[in-house]
Amino acid sequence: MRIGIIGATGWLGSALGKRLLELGLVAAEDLVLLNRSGPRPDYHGHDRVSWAKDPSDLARQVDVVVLSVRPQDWPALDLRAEDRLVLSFMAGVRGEALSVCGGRVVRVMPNAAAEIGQSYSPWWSASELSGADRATVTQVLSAIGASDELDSEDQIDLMTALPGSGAAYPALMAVAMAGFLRERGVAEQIAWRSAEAAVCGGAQLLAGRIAEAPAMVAAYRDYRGVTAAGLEAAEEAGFSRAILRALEAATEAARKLG
Ligand SMILES: NC(=O)C1=CN([C@@H]2O[C@H](COP(=O)(O)OP(=O)(O)OC[C@H]3O[C@@H](n4cnc5c(N)ncnc54)[C@H](O)[C@@H]3O)[C@@H](O)[C@H]2O)C=CC1
Ligand SMILES: O=C(O)[C@@H]1CCC=N1
Repeated sequence: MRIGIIGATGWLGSALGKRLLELGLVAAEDLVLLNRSGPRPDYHGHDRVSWAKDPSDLARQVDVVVLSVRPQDWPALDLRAEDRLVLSFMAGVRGEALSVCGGRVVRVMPNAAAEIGQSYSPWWSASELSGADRATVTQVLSAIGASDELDSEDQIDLMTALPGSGAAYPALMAVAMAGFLRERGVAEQIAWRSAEAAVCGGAQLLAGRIAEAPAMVAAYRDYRGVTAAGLEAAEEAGFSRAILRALEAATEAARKLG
């Protein structure tokens, strides 16, 4: 299978290219790239990848086109990809708009954990796909983590808010937590290590059993210790409401892009 990435040196395009090569899901000779700044002598340690002249030149050379440019760059992108499977990572750009490229279009919503192979990348097919196409989508996305097919395009806007936001909200929480300790005289490094223990260590404790999160919250509440006091104050201050509001605003922003 030959794969092409448009936006190959951007945040997500680069992560996908790196992981495809690292895992051997594509040989360097079968990877065709396009960016705005032009060919590079080295792409994640490989010099035998190909660089296309333009989007349609890329599409001509591959079976699967991954579109990883910003939504605002889509209108000027002249992509003709008849008979190709086209995976768009773009937030907001609808399947109907994408279909002008002539390919079999799939909208995918990965996240920044792609670079460590931990993206969850739900996708929705805007075109009729064969079983082989579906297997190809799953195989390509396996380079950056796990994936699931969605029932409707509307859900892509929800997925753009979550999980598309990736590390954004955990990072926001870490900043607030470390700030709390720093402002109270705790050394910088200790403050960050403490935030990491809560955000990353806590997340690892829940990994693979996230549906047990309500039980975890209940366990701390029922303990009736200091964390219970903290949880109560957080809810009084609107913690869960703030998260819901953030996800609503992000979903709305994704809808408005379309
Ligand atoms: N960064 C993230 O966490 C997520 C991003 N996305 C979506 O993925 C897409 C890519 O996002 P990022 O990688 O973050 O953006 P980015 O800005 O890091 O990368 C986009 C790349 O596309 C290149 N580009 C723009 N126009 C081009 C053209 N005509 N030909 C070739 N290259 C071109 C840019 O130079 C840039 O390097 C966006 O549409 C975004 O909505 C989706 C989920 C998460
Ligand atoms: O913030 C953004 O627009 C990109 C798309 C979804 C997540 N990150």
